[in-house]
Amino acid sequence: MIKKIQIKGLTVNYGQQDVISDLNLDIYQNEVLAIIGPANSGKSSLLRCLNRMVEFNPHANVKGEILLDNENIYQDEDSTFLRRRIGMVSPLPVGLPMSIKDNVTYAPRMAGCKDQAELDYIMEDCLRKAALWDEVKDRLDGLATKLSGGQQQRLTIARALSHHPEVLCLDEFSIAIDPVTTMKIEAVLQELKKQMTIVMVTNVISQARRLGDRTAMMLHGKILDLDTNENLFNGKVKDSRTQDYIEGLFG
Ligand SMILES: Nc1ncnc2c1ncn2[C@@H]1O[C@H](COP(=O)(O)OP(=O)(O)OP(=O)(O)O)[C@@H](O)[C@H]1O
Repeated sequence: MIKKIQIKGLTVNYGQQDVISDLNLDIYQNEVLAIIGPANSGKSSLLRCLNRMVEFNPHANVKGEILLDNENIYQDEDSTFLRRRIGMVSPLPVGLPMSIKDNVTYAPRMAGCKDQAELDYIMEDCLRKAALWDEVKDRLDGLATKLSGGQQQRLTIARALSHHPEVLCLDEFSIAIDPVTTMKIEAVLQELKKQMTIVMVTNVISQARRLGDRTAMMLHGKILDLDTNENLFNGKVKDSRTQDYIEGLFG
C-alpha cells in the first residue's frame, strides 16, 4: 500500500497545553480513514494540520512533520497549492454569496481557467459527484445561499472537488444534513475513494463503520487505536476505552 500522507511526531498547541501530542500516523492512498473520538480529543485540529488551515490561528504552534507523497507540506512558505491538493469540507456549509455556478467554478477560475466549456464541464462533473446536479441543474444562476442546509453542504463538497484534490478531508460533514442526503453523500464518497484519499472525522460511529477502510480512535490528542474496520469493530481493540467508546459507554 502506498503511503499518501505520513504524520511524524505531530504536536500542536494553541498557546497552552498540547491538544495533539507526538502523534504518528500513515494514511494510505485511496483509503477512507475515519477518525473517531470524544469531543476535544484533537480530531479537527489534526485535520486542520493536514492542509495547514491551522495556520489561520495565530496562536497555533505545530511541531513535527507531515509528508504528502514523501514531501514535507510545511516546507513551502505558500500553502495555496497544498490546499488544492488537500481539500477540506467543514462541519457547516460555507456558501459563497454568489450563484451556484460561480461557487463551483470559483477555484478553477482563480487558478486561471477561462475556457467556458471546460468550466461548464467541471461544474457539472463536481455537482454530479456531490449528488446535487439533479436538484440544481435548472437553477444554476440562482443564489447558493437560497439552497437548503443539506444542499449547501453538498455544494461545499462540489466546491472542494473543483480543485481536483488528491486528498479530501471531511470534518463531520453530515452534522447539518438529513439522513437521506447523508446516505447520498456516503455513496458519493465510496465512489470518490477510487480517485482520491479520504480522511473523515465523524462523531457518528455507524458512519465510520460504514465508510471507513480503517478507523483511528483519538483521545487527549493521541491515537489510542488504529486498525481495519473489520478488526476494530469486531472487538480487536488495543485499548479498552476504544471498545467503550464504540459501545457508547463514554464520550
Ligand atoms: N482555534 C482554537 N483556539 C484555541 N483552542 C482551540 C482551537 N481549536 C481547538 N482548540 C482546543 O483544542 C482542543 C481540541 O479541539 P478539536 O476541535 O481539535 O477537538 P475535536 O476532537 O475535533 O472536538 P469536537 O469533536 O468537539 O469537534 C480543544 O480543547 C479545543 O478547545
